[in-house]
Amino acid sequence: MGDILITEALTRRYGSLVAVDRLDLRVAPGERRAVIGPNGAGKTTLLDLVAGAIRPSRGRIRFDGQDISGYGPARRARLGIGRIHQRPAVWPSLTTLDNVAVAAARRRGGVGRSRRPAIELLDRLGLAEHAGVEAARLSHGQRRQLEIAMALAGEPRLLLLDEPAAGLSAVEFERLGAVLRDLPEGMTVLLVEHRLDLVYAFADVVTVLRDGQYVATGTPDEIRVSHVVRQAYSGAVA
Ligand SMILES: Nc1ncnc2c1ncn2[C@@H]1O[C@H](COP(=O)(O)OP(=O)(O)OP(=O)(O)O)[C@@H](O)[C@H]1O
Repeated sequence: MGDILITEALTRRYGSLVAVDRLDLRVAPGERRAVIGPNGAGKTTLLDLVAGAIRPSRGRIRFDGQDISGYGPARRARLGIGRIHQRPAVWPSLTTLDNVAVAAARRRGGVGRSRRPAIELLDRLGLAEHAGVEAARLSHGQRRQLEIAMALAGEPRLLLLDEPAAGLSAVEFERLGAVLRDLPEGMTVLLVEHRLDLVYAFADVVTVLRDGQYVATGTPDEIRVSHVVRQAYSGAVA
């Protein structure tokens, strides 16, 4: 089977700053790929490019054999690209349950379906007891869990996770680990995360970026001991 996500010389500039610089990535279907690197490495910009939130300055993105470089975010979502943001994006005036139900309905193209899948998702994310609470009243960690539930309700083929562990309590962090472990096998995941314990436990393959540039790709064991990666983090220039 071909790679589900391919970036070719993917580049995004902000004025003279090159946030993502000629990046070639290939991600296999069902792969759990983490992208790590120091602050400003271009990780969020990469996810924004794949989700269609921003356009590349140069280069291409292929998803499941299609060149999606010119597609907007809604069209990419319909193709099966789901995401969670660095700052959780939920509808604050809807209840927790309605947030998930609406996300599921968007994917299926209609409301009025059974709410059971939404309730099951909330249960998995530890939010069942907050189902009737307005999302605005949830804690930061709970909103983050809710956004994950919303993304999963869309049954994405490619799930983009931007720092899902940021701001979670220890209990929420444990639960997140379990949720990630239990994701459907066929779901491809691109995880940006600073918590390297989570990255190494979760990822099949880890890619390291620095200053927008590709540094290395390898298994967690390879990356953990890599000299090049240590240099990238320490700020030393190879
Ligand atoms: N809208 C923007 N306008 C100008 N510069 C931007 C913009 N978005 C990102 N950048 C710059 O692009 C570079 C990459 O940013 P990005 O947020 O992708 O890094 P990151 O690896 O996700 O960092 P962090 O780990 O801190 O979240 C940074 O130097 C950042 O300041």
